[in-house]
Amino acid sequence: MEEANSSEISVSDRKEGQQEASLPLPAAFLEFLSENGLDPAVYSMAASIPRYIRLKPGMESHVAEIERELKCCLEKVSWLPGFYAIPPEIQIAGSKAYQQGKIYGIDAASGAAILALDVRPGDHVLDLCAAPGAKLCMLADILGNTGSLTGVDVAKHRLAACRTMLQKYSLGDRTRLFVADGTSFSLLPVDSVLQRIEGSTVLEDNGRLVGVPKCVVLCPSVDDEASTSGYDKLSLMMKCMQVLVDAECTHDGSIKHIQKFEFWGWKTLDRRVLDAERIDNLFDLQVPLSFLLLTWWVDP
Ligand SMILES: C[S@@+](CC[C@H](N)C(=O)[O-])C[C@H]1O[C@@H](n2cnc3c(N)ncnc32)[C@H](O)[C@@H]1O
Repeated sequence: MEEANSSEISVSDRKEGQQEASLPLPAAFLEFLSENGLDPAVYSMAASIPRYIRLKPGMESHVAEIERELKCCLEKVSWLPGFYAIPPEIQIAGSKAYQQGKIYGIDAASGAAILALDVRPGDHVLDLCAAPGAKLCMLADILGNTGSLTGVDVAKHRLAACRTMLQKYSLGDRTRLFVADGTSFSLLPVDSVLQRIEGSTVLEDNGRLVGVPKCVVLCPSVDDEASTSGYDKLSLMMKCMQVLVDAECTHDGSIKHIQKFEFWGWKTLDRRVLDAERIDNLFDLQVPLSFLLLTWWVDP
């Protein structure tokens, strides 16, 4: 039988496919998939999509022990250091390996984003939209005791979860967290602040500031300084300044996210994913953040 071109499948055909897939996708969503040439059958592939964990650096010798505890094989992801695929049904939250901070759950796609940033020890990294913090933890691990890491999120309660996560993985001391709007965040990296302070200021090995008044560390950058010592200037990219922006996305193309509506209730999908006002709001959120980045890249 000839394979049907997915963009030619009608909504009613898709409803048949959907019955096969046993997922009651709402009509509006099926229509959206149809308009974009997407096959609804992908949403019934939960059983074949692995989940991923990242091993905290230094825990490599514990792989066999973690496999015994989780009762599954950890399949190394060859292109993503420290990442392992596990079967999707495996729950890690109750395991000692998770509770003791040896592993954490993080999508391979998130790991790929960090890999693409090409962060090196000594870099000054700004993570805008940082909570709940999986990428922030990975960044902190890569930086170790070098450079600096600053996490920013507009949601206080989410940033609190971020703090807890950093502490769990013993990374809390080395990361500054700010509840702030990323579109107007302008604080300098810690090193830049220190360069401005004469006298006996000391930066401890673990990156904590000693002898520096809070008002100095938290002071906003002024124009002159920002052009020579921010995270954000093109010239300083060569001096290893990195910025990650991870604003909320629409989720309309995410298989795993859409599958969660099996539990949340398919009726809420309209409101949570397809609602036009929500999409507009996301657009309004993403544009200023992207614009801010663009300004940073092009400003000499
Ligand atoms: C997709 S989540 C980020 C996931 C995170 N990077 C991680 O790896 O765990 C998006 C985050 O953006 C935050 N956010 C939304 N608008 C923001 C803004 N204007 N400034 C800073 N953070 C914002 C939200 O509170 C939310 O925590």
